[in-house]
Amino acid sequence: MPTTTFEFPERYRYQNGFRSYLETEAVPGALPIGQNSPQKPPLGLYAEKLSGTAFTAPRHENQQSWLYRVLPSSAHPPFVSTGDGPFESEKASSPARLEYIPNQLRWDPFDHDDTTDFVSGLHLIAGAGDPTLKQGIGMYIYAAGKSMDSHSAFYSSDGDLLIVAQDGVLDIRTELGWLLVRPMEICVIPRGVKYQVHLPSGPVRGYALELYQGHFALPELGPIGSNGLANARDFQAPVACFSEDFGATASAGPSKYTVTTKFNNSLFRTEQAHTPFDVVAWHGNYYPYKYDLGRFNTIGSISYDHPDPSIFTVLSAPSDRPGTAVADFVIFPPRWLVAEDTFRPPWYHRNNMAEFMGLIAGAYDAKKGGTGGFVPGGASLHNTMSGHGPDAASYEGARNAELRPALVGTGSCAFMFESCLSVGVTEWGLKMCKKVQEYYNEESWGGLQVHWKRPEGVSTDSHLLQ
Ligand SMILES: O=C(O)Cc1cc(O)ccc1O
Ligand SMILES: [Fe+2]
Repeated sequence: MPTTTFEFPERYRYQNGFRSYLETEAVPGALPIGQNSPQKPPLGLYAEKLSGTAFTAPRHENQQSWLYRVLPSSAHPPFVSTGDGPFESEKASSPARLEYIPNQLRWDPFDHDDTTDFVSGLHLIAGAGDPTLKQGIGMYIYAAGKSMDSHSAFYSSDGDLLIVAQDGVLDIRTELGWLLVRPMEICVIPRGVKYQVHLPSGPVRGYALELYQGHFALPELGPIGSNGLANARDFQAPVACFSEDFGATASAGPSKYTVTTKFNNSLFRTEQAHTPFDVVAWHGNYYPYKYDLGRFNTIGSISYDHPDPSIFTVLSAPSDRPGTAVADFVIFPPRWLVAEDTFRPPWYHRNNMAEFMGLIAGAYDAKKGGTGGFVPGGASLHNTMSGHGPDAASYEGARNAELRPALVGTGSCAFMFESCLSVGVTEWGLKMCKKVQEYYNEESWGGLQVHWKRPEGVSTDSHLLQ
């Protein structure tokens, strides 16, 4: 059976909306009308339900989609452990393999790698929790120089993957359609959705956050009102797009397609005769989506003081405690600073939450100095209660700056994965990547000046006299 791929010129058309109920047909009439699972679905397709939540999850949380495909996903031989997966030595579920340390960490830009594709180029750098308990997160760096094989597909059984493109373009074919993700764009591939990553512009590098529990949501807007930050209509979902290659029956024919899944941070593989990209139509609210960070409606202080960075939250994954995220995705895009009598960069602080940061482009206003500095493609981690803030050069600059309205961060964008969980670092993150900056603390804060001036008449031991 020759492979027939239906190339839809409109494959990069998108449907708009965050967690909206959407429907799309690559062939008119492929969706059943008025029901989900007719005795014989239209066009001889199989109906397959993809659940993103428990069947009985409350209506406002419930996420699922119905896929109408040539053959169901179940039609494949058993999975076999690959044993050689990039996660084998980096199991987030094995506490022994994550080192929990209070040290502030900063990494030089991670190396590009021409030999890997998106999956083999994914490195778990830090994490917390356990995917089998559906609790916690994994933080990744990816670097790839090759497109995934056109006869391969990958899905994560462990969680939803938020991908932050830093360098290079990802052209992602998912079961539900295509997403083109460029630097300054992000996408989310939900748990279970099969995909294949192509690199139309050459090597890529970026960051990713895997969410073992729940799903990303838009943050509450509270007194901001009904619009602002990331607006729901700017999230883009694919339109249906499929290939036709299925052997004579589900099992007959040579096994041409490889499907790999990450299950408990180990890789398992199966081979099947039919393409996994055979979904002709789908409807539901469980789907991959992309978002252009340039569309973020940034809000800040127009009077005084530096607000909490929660005002820059793009997406938030709630824990069971209200207002406490297992992961917030926060950005620091170009914006005007106008606050009067204010130290404008981030204050010095110690946070209950752990902060992993990356830089997509440009420079970050709290970090000017250091041998390597905080550079695009690099990262930092300030774990629970680890003190951090501007380096000495940034502090002196901002302390002495004339406070005119100022546009900061032109052409730049830093981001933060912020978690209520303390984060452990993998062996790859601490050693194998060889990017940890040895002198981060000293270079950032070693040169802080003492500005304290004891008022005249106050003796050094006056506190003892009171
Ligand atoms: O530490 C950081 O650089 C991130 C950050 C930025 C900010 O504006 C306020 C708090 C915060 O943690
Ligand atoms: Fe911070």
